[in-house]
Formats: sequence, structure tokens, C-alpha cells
Amino acid sequence: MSRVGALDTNCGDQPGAAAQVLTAHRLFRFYRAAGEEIFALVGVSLSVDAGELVAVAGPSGSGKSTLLALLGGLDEPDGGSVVVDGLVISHRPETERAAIRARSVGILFQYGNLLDHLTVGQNMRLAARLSGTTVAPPDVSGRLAQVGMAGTENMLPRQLSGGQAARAGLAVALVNDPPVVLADEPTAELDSGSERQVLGLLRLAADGGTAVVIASHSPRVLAVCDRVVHLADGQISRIDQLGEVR
Ligand SMILES: Nc1ncnc2c1ncn2[C@@H]1O[C@H](COP(=O)(O)OP(=O)(O)OP(=O)(O)O)[C@@H](O)[C@H]1O
Repeated sequence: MSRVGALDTNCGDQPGAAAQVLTAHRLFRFYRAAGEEIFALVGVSLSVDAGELVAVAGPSGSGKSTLLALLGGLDEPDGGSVVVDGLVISHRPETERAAIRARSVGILFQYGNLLDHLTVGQNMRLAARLSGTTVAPPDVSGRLAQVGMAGTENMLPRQLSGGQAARAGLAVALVNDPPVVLADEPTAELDSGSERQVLGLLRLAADGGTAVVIASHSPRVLAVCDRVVHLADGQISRIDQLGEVR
């Protein structure tokens, strides 16, 4: 897989920062629906440092999910590029994008990222195997304990509450200590207690050096982030720097 060249890294809104692990350069994404062209993203650039917690905010339809999908290589941009941990993830065959994603990106979805027919522990071991690492059984229980889920290794996702499923999903997303975590509306379906726990864990991951991007419009989510990138009609309309600049 090709490493990014010097020119490619000179993008985003914090050029030159050494610790950038995620950069998106002038992303465009168009859709055609019912004969109409929809401009979901129009020239969005973004850089995220290791240890930074960044929220992507904006009203429904502003392009948050589209942006996260492009950052994680789940979708291809019509223009622009994405670099994850030194590797260009955009404009590659899906198999190569999946390999980069498995190694470098933990993904947490609103409706969970657990496979229904596998136990929590099996979900974690599968994610680890796909990333090229292995997690020994004691590590699985240790990691579950870290997210307040001790004793759930042999439970199926349907046996968990919404908050537990979100925390188990986070344990899966973090199983190989990826440099980047992307969370799309991770707390939208949770009660406030569970939301606090999940946000605390995402904050902890960032404080431990992970670059975390959360798509959300919840004020409680935005409050724990270092930076809030506001989208409107597929473009960055404002950036709020909340935490200290690293
Ligand atoms: N597969 C698709 N086909 C056609 N249009 C799409 C598709 N995916 C997204 N869009 C459109 O692109 C725009 C951005 O959508 P996106 O889901 O990224 O917004 P969002 O900010 O995440 O919204 P929400 O908060 O409701 O999830 C919207 O106008 C949406 O209707």
C-alpha cells in the first residue's frame, strides 16, 4: 500500500502538525436521486491530531454521516482524498480500503457494530483477527472491564441493554488500539447515564492518544470535544475550538 507523499499531507485546517493521523483534503460527494443532483459534501477539509476529540455537528442532511463514511473508507469521494495513519484510504479498491480500515480505524455506529449471532467476546476476537492482531481471552475480559462490561463476554448482543451494547461496541472498535475512532451518532439512542459513560470512554480514548471523530448534534456530546466542526449544506460553516490547542 502506498504511503502518502509530502504533498498529500499538506492539507486540512492544521497544516504541518506532526501528530495528524487523519486528514481529509477537499472532499466532494454527490448523489443523484429522483433526477436531482444532491451536493452532500462540497470541498470539506479536516485534519485530526492524535489525542484530539473532534465533533462534526450540523442539522439533519448537512453531510455528517457522509463525511464519516469517507473518513473511514466506507464510501468513496467523488473528489478529494483521505489519509489515515499515513495511508491514502480513498480511491482504492474496497478490499484495500477494508484492510486499512481493519488495521487503523475503529468504527462505532448509532445502532451498534456487533454481529448479532456472535457473543460479545467473539465479536471482539473477530475484530482483532481482521485487524491482524489477536486478543487472548484474558485481554478480552480486561478490555470489557475497562468499559464497565465485566462478565458479558459470553452474552449475545440481544441480551444487552442499549447502553451495554454501545459500550460493547466501543470495546470492539477499540480492540486493536486503532489510531483513529469514528463514531456516528453513538449516543443518539441512549439514556443520559449511558450517554455519559460512552462519552467518558471516548474522551479517555482520545486522552490516551487516539484521534476521535464523533458525528452528533447533541450539545452534551459537543461539550466534551476539543473542537467542533459545523457543517451546513455539505460545507464547513464554522469551527469552534473548545479544548486546548495541542
Ligand atoms: N445514498 C444516498 N443517496 C442519495 N442521497 C443521499 C444518500 N446519502 C446521503 N444522501 C443525501 O446527502 C445529504 C447528506 O446526508 P447525510 O446523511 O450525510 O447527512 P447527516 O448530516 O448525517 O444527516 P442526519 O443527521 O439526518 O443523519 C442529504 O441531503 C441526504 O439526503
